[in-house]
Amino acid sequence: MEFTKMHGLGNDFIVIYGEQTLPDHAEELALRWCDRYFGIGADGLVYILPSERADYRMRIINSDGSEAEQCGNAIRCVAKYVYDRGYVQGEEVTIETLGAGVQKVAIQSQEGRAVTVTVDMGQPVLDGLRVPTTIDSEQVVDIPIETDEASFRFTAVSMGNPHCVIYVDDAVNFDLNTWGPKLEAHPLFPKKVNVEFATVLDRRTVDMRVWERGAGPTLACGTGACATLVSSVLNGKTDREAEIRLKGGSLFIRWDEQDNRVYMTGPAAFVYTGNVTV
Ligand SMILES: N[C@@H](CCC[C@H](N)C(=O)O)C(=O)O
Repeated sequence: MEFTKMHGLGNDFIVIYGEQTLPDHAEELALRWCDRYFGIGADGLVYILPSERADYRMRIINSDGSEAEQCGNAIRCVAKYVYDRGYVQGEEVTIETLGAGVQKVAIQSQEGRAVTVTVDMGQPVLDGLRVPTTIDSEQVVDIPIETDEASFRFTAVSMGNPHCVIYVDDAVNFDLNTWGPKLEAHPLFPKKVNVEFATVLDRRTVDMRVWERGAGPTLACGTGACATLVSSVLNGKTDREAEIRLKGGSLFIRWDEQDNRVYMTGPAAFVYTGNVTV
């Protein structure tokens, strides 16, 4: 089976193109191939599939074998894949996702290669039960969350997948490995949650580190950056447009006041193509 290794700001994926549907044993393939010692190594396994509603359909399986509804970094990789290989005409691509419907993607290119990609990530979901959390409220903003050893305050946002944003003094040096797993599996989140730790530097710049549901600490999370911007606006900490600085680099996020949609701009890159046994 041919695969292509790609990444968005170091959030890395094994990309498969040419299949008609997601294989039944995709969970087992993700566990095996994403393993960094016994496999290829990646945060997730991404299938680019045919779609009846869009140019392509994306399915993403986390490195622990669970399927995610959406992935911001992977959608930029998918757009670059189909654009650079000439599988779409023009600089606009539509990609169907499991959790966020059909998303429109605009490509900024040089010499026929996508350099940056802007994705219309849709409208954030703020209703507590729909994120989902166990809290029945129109918004879940700055709410206490307790673990055995510590308490934090969080804001819940779904970008098609669930996020919990927590403000800390120093996100860059935050102890992700201790608190990430406890919060990911906290009983407030029936489908588990992606956890973002953020420090606001000024109204247009935020440092953020992420513990991803099903993948652990990753170098970047596109949906997490979008959720962080939305949360920062709801908490009165930033303007509606900001640079979200992740370990692997920056994403530029805008939450449009008119259409209530979130727009994400950032790069995507090829690493190599190889063959793997199925
Ligand atoms: N890295 C992603 C999100 C991938 C899915 C996530 N781990 C989940 O389970 O929801 C991104 O860039 O958005």
